[in-house]
Amino acid sequence: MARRTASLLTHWSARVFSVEFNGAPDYFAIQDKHRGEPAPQVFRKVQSSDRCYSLLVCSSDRIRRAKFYAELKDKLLRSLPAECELSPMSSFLPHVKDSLIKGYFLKANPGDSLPTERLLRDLIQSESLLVCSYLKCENSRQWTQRLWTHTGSSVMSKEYCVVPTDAPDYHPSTLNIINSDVFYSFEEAHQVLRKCGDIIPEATSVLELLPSRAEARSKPDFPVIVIEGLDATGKTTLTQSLRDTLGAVLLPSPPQCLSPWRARFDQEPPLIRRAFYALGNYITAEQIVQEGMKTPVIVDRYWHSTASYAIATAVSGPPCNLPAEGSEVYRWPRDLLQPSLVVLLTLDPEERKRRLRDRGQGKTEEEQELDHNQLFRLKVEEAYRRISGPACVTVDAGPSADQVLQQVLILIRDKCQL
Ligand SMILES: Nc1ncnc2c1ncn2[C@@H]1O[C@H](COP(=O)(O)OP(=O)(O)O)[C@@H](O)[C@H]1O
Ligand SMILES: Nc1ccn([C@H]2C[C@H](O)[C@@H](COP(=O)(O)OP(=O)(O)O)O2)c(=O)n1
Repeated sequence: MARRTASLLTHWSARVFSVEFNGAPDYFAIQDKHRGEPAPQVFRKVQSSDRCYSLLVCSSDRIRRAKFYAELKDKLLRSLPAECELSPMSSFLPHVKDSLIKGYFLKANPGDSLPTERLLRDLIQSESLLVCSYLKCENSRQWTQRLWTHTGSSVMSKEYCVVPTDAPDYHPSTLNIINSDVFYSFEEAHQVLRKCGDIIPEATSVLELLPSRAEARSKPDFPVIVIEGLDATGKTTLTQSLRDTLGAVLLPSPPQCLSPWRARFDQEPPLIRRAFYALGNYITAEQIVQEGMKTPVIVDRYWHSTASYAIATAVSGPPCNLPAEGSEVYRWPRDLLQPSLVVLLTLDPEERKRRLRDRGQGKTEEEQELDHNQLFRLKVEEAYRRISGPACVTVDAGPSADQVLQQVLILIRDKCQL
């Protein structure tokens, strides 16, 4: 049995389970005996004749786990009877970092339970998957949880009662951010790409482009100014004007040399995709040191973008689910060159949409989601504001391009003595 599955089962009754319907989570726990508690909310919403199942992805290899979790949804949507309902689910130990295990909760009509169970028996052959079924007890409103064995043909003798439990102090999706979504050193991100070289050949090409050591040997003599903000807030316009006005060098991020691989890594699950972007910053840092010995350097996106987009994607629901201000999640990587100033451009959402429309370019899926998903946009902006070491200085990008430029030039003169 895989190491992670074994450790999950050791702590089985200490675990909390969370099922999300329309972004709102409902929490339940399991216990040996029925003590008269009502059924958790999630089960009160289903018909007593319906069959419910949970599928938790628990391989001990995090690359395989990330890939399998991403593939599982497609597989389920393709193969399940159309009436089956699929909701995101997770299980975690409250307050225990890295204890989050993700999966799906299925609800099937009684008529669909045969094909559903046939599919689950096939899937359970993968040692990465833990399957439970939920049944309503006869003559009571109580539901029980049964864990399937790996053969899928029988169930483990132990049967648990499911009971409601309080929402945890910290949203469960925050438990696994460190080193799964955000990487705080070159080595951590590098390790992910090294390990996926056999399944993603492009990872090897990316590794060849990386600097041999992360720690910048020297600090640039000239100021380094990073411009951050959501798409269409005016970063390109401002960074080009700053370059021309200050006689600076402009560096895009991710760096140009990663362009051939970007679309490939954008298709990958967050673990791999975010490691790719994290490593891009170390290439940019090396370029900053080289150029910053000769002239001021302007950088279009850098660490704030990497961390904020990753955190906002990892944390489901509204911005209040984000890790609290001051959390270690918002710290700067210890080995990444720090800029002299980070400016965050903010824009009224309607004006931002207008600029996006006027520009009329194709957008990445993530940027389209920003458009449709206001919560995601709010989370990205809030995460930007919470990152420290250096923190960003917010500038309203609503006025004319020249006014924004003048305001940022004043900031640069104040903070960087330029
Ligand atoms: N201050 C501004 N006022 C009005 N329009 C602007 C301003 N800055 C940029 N724009 C326009 O908004 C659009 C998005 O700007 P851009 O610099 O490409 O943003 P980003 O690089 O952040 O995606 C472009 O069409 C640009 O000409
Ligand atoms: N240093 C960087 C730069 C971009 N990213 C990621 C964050 C988002 O997923 C995308 C946004 O980049 P995109 O090219 O769409 O942004 P612009 O159009 O340049 O505003 O890239 C990053 O993680 N780290």
